[in-house]
Amino acid sequence: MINHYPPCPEPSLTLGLSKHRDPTIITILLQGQVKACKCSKMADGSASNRFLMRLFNGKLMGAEHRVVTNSRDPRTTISFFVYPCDESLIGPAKALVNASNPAIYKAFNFTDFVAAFILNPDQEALKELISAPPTLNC
Ligand SMILES: O=C(O)CCC(=O)C(=O)O
Ligand SMILES: [Fe+2]
Repeated sequence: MINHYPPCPEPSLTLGLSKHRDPTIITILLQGQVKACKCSKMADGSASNRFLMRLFNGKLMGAEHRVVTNSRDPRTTISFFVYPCDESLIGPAKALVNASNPAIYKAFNFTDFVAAFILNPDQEALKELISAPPTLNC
């Protein structure tokens, strides 16, 4: 994805991008000389947060970040988003699950994740994915 942020006359009133977590496994950001992508402390759960939380069985979450503007320099960035393939099973990594650290999330495939959390958030599907008891066989 390519983002372009023109200079902004009132940076205190406008964000380039509001705070979010990327729904990816990894994001590689090419941002040149104008650094404006700011990470904040971990906060509430969002869809993308839940995605990484599942992979890491609650031990790691995606960094929340936002993009600030400035009044002088235009900024263009390129984000490379790394996603799993559609049929990937998204659930706690086997290496992180054992008798004292049981899986705390149910596994589901990436297509279901995209449908429930991103494309067309369906409250029932969301509830099922979020609150289902762990059933992953590792
Ligand atoms: O443009 C940036 O600095 C960050 C972009 C970003 O966070 C995103 O595309 O998810
Ligand atoms: Fe982002």
